[in-house]
Amino acid sequence: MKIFSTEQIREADRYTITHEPISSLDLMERASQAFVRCFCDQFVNTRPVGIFCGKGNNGGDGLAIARLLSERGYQVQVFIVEHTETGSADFQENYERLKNHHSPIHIHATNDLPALSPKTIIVDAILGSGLSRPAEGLVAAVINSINDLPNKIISVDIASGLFADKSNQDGNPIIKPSCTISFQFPKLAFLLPQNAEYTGNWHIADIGLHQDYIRNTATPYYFTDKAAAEKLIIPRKKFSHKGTFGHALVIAGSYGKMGAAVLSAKACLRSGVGLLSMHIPECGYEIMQISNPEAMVTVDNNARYITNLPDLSTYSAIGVGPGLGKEKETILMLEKLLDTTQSPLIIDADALNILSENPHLLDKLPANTILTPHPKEFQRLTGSSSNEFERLELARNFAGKYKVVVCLKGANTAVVLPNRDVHFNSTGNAGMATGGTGDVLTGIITALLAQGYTPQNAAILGVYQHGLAGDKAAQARGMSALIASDVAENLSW
Ligand SMILES: NC(=O)C1=CN([C@@H]2O[C@H](COP(=O)(O)OP(=O)(O)OC[C@H]3O[C@@H](n4cnc5c(N)ncnc54)[C@H](O)[C@@H]3O)[C@@H](O)[C@H]2O)[C@@H](O)CC1
Ligand SMILES: [K+]
Repeated sequence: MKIFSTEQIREADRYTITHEPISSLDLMERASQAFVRCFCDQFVNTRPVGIFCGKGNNGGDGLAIARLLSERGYQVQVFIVEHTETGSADFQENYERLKNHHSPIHIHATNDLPALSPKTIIVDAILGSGLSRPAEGLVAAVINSINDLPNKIISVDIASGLFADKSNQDGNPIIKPSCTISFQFPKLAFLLPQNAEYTGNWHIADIGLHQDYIRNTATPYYFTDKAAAEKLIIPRKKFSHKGTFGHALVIAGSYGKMGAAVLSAKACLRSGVGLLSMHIPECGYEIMQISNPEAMVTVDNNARYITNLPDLSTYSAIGVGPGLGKEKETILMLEKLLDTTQSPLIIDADALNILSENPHLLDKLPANTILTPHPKEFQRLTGSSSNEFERLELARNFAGKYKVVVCLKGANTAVVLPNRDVHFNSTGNAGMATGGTGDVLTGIITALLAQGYTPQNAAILGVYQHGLAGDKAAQARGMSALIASDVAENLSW
């Protein structure tokens, strides 16, 4: 699914109005109907609803929603936040339509705010994507008062006060909804963890914006939902043999960190690879053979950490990093790997830390190499950033400069491609913030590379399936009980 900027969404509205054609007012009605369908799926009509409207089109939606919910038997109260003299044309029209059945309360100061029963569901339609400056004055006061209430809040399109495409400053007044019902597309802001409390669970309501505009308009931002991920899967053909699915090599482990290698191996084997060889230090030989009998093992000369490479000529993909440590000889091994490999490559964990401590190695990264840093590893690679929009830009510049794929791990992991496009992931949960899940991801992506997936698709699909397995594991055990082995065990293709 594409993610558009506020300006592009405005353009999509205009295009739909002209080419469907449909009046702006009818489009607002359709959007409000879509919101109401989603709302009614979640809340029965015995709950009172308080709708706070601004005077732009977001407020216009709020007025239409008030009318539609009333028609469905909800007890609705409407509050109009008087932040400006005149409302937008569609606001005014919906005000006229509502006025015969309702007497909205006009809020000129916080004193005008009524007491609401805690059962009342608040619908936030004060400001939408037309936000042009941080909320201040009356709007800020109303937002802060609403946030102080214990009531459930549902935002229309986007939380009032939240910028869709850029970072808010600390202390900006922004509604904290438990849920956002957003029109047609997710907003970029929803995908960045810094905005979690200003987004809540979000749902997309399809309002039928014109498909030609959606198809033909370029954006660097995408959301990998189920449909997008499933399209990437290459079906296994009936007459295949293990040679069809490649031979992966994972270089991992050191004394005390063999678990990382074990987890990568398990995930790689569970992701469809034909053959897997693990290159590990001697101390891990029995651990690996016993824990993953399906894997072959090549043992390094060194007992405790990896110092050299096996013959690389037979492998269709290579993963390096989990549990590797940063010994001097290990650094030389990584340099040799970068100098000689002809196979698609994924670099993780300690191998990333080696890169940040030896930046001359960055210029040796083969094109399309996949890097999977978590935020701290990424910061060590590129330096710090003051917010997540800035960090995303750093990742885009890094991926573009070195022609690599960067998987910036976290909630909604961002897969940044060499052309600077970003694919945000839709799966995964907070239970996965536990040691070893990154090693599992490395195993999955190595397996996909070995099977011939392009690095872009291997990264996007690998990240998706990793999150999906984590979601299945969390469903079975709950998030707190989840460990990395559960993610590997819950992979299913
Ligand atoms: N035809 C359309 O354009 C559609 C628009 N829709 C709704 O329209 C919304 C966008 O509407 P608008 O563009 O009218 O914008 P908003 O309703 O977000 O904002 C209204 C006005 O508030 C002013 N404003 C901006 N920042 C402010 C601040 N910090 N404090 C006080 N006032 C501020 C702006 O001048 C703007 O004109 C969307 O979020 C969505 O809810 C939907 O009805 C779908 C169709
Ligand atoms: K809103």
